[in-house]
Amino acid sequence: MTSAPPRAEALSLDQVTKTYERGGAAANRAISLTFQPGELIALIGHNGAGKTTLLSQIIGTVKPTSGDIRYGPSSLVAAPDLARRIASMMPQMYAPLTGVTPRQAITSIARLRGLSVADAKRAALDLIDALDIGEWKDTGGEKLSGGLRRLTSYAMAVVAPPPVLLVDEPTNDVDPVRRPLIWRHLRRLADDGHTVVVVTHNLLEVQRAADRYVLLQNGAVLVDNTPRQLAQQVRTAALTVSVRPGAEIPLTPPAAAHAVEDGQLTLDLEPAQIPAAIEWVLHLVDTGAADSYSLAPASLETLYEGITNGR
Ligand SMILES: Nc1ncnc2c1ncn2[C@@H]1O[C@H](COP(=O)(O)OP(=O)(O)OP(=O)(O)O)[C@@H](O)[C@H]1O
Repeated sequence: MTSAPPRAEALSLDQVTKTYERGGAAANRAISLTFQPGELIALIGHNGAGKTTLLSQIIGTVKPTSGDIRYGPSSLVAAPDLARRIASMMPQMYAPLTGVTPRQAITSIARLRGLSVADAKRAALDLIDALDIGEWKDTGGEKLSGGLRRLTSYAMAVVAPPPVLLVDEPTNDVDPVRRPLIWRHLRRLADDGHTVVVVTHNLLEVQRAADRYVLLQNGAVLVDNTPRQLAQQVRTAALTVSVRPGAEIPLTPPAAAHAVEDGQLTLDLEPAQIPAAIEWVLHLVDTGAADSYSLAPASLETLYEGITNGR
């Protein structure tokens, strides 16, 4: 099986709707999006928003109830075999690795995608290096940790990569050192001209690495924008203060929004309010009203709530 690799084309979704037979409400509602070769797109949304359903329809394991998915001029809904050739998907569940090592599993997939024995072995080792999992390359799959299984599943999805890569929560369970390795690798795939769609819940990673993000809510597209737009909304900071039980707060805080929870006072600050807030909190510490404080960028989860709850 050494046919020429399929050429890169735009992937367009036109009014894609999916209602599962026993599911009741639609899991995807009239989704229209176009993904271009070279784009790294983050697909985000709460649990049950319809992200996996969307990827499954692109790869052809779930058939849309209505609408079409095209790769260039060809309908993937009409030709699911084409979908399997042009796309690969890293599922949310671990790949079954019982009885095989990461190196064997990755090499076998590379062979199935048409590489020669030598090229498949090389491609597998290159990925093992890129993900820094060489220490476990010959360890039986059943002995691997969750994070290592996830990394191996990722490598299986992207070895000898077809034009479209659909990756469902690749950094879940993965340690903080290797998470950026995955994102760096995804970036390289996009820069090489692949269309890369990544489901993630980590907005910081989206901000750092993606070209574009699509936020799904209740199966529909709520936002389709650049991470720059996300960044504009997280310039605010959060000042968290541990207030002594029963202490009087001597001065009015410089920001209106605050909440007390278990002795913790939280102020959401605009950048211009930060100097006054620091002066205020130092006064609280000096007078013994507060034990400690921390200033940090506002949580992206808060932003996430803000985007989705306001609509
Ligand atoms: N095979 C199925 N049969 C019936 N309903 C399903 C099926 N798969 C998903 N659903 C429902 O479709 C909706 C969307 O699910 P989906 O898994 O696509 O969401 P998701 O955004 O990927 O969620 P998560 O972040 O939890 O993985 C949910 O209400 C889910 O319960």
